[in-house]
Amino acid sequence: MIRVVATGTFDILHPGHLYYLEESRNLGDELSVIVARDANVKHKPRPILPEDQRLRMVRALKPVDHALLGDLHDMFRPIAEIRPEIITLGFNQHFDEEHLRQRLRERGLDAEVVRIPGYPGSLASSSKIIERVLNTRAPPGPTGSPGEE
Ligand SMILES: Cc1cc2nc3c(=O)[nH]c(=O)nc-3n(C[C@H](O)[C@H](O)[C@H](O)COP(=O)(O)O)c2cc1C
Ligand SMILES: Nc1ncnc2c1ncn2[C@@H]1O[C@H](COP(=O)(O)OP(=O)(O)OP(=O)(O)O)[C@@H](O)[C@H]1O
Repeated sequence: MIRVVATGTFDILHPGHLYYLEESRNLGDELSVIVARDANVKHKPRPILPEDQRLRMVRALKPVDHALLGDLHDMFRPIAEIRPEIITLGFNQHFDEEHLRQRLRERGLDAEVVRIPGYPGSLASSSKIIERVLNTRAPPGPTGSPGEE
């Protein structure tokens, strides 16, 4: 039984998320997804959707066997509980693979770290979807064009 763990914010779901989770699931027999806590998303603007809503949507996706909110303080605590054989990183996750492997080893966890490639498409990105909403649905500016000052 090969347990796989995938992680991420999953703010506004799109086909890139689905591809990452499908490819992660294909590497083993059981996929657990750790959804980032609102308070821990500091490397980009805070998510639009609250963590409970992000969790429910991820849990409903076909490739996902288990979904859980991450720990607030220790990212290795859920990993120590799940004990996965494989941890996948998405193409744009800001972790260095070798550094992550080393930190896992220091905690007595010997999971393999596998990077999943990107899925193409200009709207396969939560921030690009938000940008598009702002550009196309923002209240008209004084000139009448959407989003103009
Ligand atoms: C191995 C691993 C474990 C993680 N565990 C947690 C956790 O317990 N709690 C949490 O809030 N975020 C955790 N994260 C971080 C997020 O799930 C997410 O990867 C990070 O916020 C960057 O994600 P993004 O690319 O979706 O923005 C973990 C990430 C990795 C790689
Ligand atoms: N287009 C994509 N192709 C493959 N994997 C993706 C794609 N978009 C996101 N992922 C992966 O899905 C997981 C969750 O991603 P995240 O919630 O950060 O979405 P995002 O669209 O990359 O967000 P943002 O645009 O705000 O950076 C991460 O592992 C990420 O690498």
